[in-house]
Amino acid sequence: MVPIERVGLVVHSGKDVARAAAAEVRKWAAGRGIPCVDIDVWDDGQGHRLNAREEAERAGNPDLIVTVGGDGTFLRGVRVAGPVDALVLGVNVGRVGFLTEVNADDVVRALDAVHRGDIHVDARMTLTMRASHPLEIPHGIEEMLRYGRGPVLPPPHVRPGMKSQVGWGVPLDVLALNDIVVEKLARDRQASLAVYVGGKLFASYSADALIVASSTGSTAYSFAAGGPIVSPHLDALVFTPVAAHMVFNRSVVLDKTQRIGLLVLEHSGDVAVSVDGQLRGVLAPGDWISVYGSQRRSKLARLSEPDFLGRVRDRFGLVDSAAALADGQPPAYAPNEPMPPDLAHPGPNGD
Ligand SMILES: NC(=O)c1ccc[n+]([C@@H]2O[C@H](COP(=O)([O-])OP(=O)(O)OC[C@H]3O[C@@H](n4cnc5c(N)ncnc54)[C@H](O)[C@@H]3O)[C@@H](O)[C@H]2O)c1
Ligand SMILES: Nc1ncnc2c1ncn2[C@@H]1O[C@H](COP(=O)(O)OP(=O)(O)OP(=O)(O)O)[C@@H](O)[C@H]1O
Repeated sequence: MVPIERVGLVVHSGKDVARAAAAEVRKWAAGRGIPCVDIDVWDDGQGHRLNAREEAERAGNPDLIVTVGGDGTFLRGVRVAGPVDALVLGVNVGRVGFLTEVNADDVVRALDAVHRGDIHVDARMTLTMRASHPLEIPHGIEEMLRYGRGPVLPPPHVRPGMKSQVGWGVPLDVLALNDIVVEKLARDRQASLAVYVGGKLFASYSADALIVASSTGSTAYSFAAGGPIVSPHLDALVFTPVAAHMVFNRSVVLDKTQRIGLLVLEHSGDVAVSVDGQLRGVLAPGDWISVYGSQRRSKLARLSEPDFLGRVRDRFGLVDSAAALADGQPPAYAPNEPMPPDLAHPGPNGD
């Protein structure tokens, strides 16, 4: 791995502790003659937000994005890193920090490790989408949906160099690490959608929302809606309905090659489309999107081999069964010998 040549910094500037950790990052970069550019994804100084490609270009196409904040800040960094294939290091000063890697007091050690190339690159599958037409956000809607957050992102551009193909949909410049969600816009108008897998009708839903998550996103909104926890070693699409008004309300886990089409039915209310929690468009009856596994991966910098289920246990405060604990603390399971050949698989072995 080559040393870092340019750092882009995405900071949750509403937090003192984040500003202090960001100052450490700038100092570290200055000490090594590495340009470090702040990326304020909330504002371009002219009152509107840029798309990810423009933001990356404005920052001089960094090869490392450091985020200082929580998971929301991390997702904002991942979005900017996507078009330039940059590595993303998440410094956690957030509430959960499921996706982030290091704490603020460890930032210098982490940057040194990244610069030396002494890290694991956790290459996560991402999602992208096509749509029946370029997405739009009708005037006035964004105010209603802002919930006190920064300004709304512009609708996604059509992917550069690609034709708008009507049958397969318009290819949109979207990268989602967690999820693409369609949800009802008005409290009293459910979202009614037909769901297609690989072009074939699977079922029609009337629900508050439908989530298409990656395995990374399986622990986010999909999890809150009752979906399964899926190992990020798997390249999967997880379809989870939210409050579906029907008997069948389970999640469906699909392979990355199985695209999921969502068509808004005639009597549905309008629905919002969010990408990693950010509103990116509004669909009306007759409109459709299709969500599929992207060929692009997000590159997450890890200081040690990721321990996904350990993280689930810690961050979700998993509590053991009281009855089981009455038998005492279970022993650690860590054989000293190398793995026997009949248990090993080619390539990296999962935890
Ligand atoms: N009911 C819900 O849980 C709900 C509702 C809307 C959106 N979301 C999620 O929020 C994500 C955006 O995150 P945000 O921080 O900007 O919004 P947010 O602040 O509303 O985050 C929701 C929570 O999800 C956590 N989170 C985010 N990604 C995660 C992941 N991959 N695994 C485990 N936890 C994760 C965050 O730390 C936060 O606690 C969306 O991608 C969506 O999945 C969750
Ligand atoms: N750079 C910023 N400047 C000002 N306010 C911000 C910034 N980033 C986030 N906020 C505000 O902080 C709140 C929490 O944002 P968000 O959920 O994205 O943070 P986060 O990085 O996930 O951290 P946390 O885990 O604490 O939520 C939101 O109301 C958002 O508007």
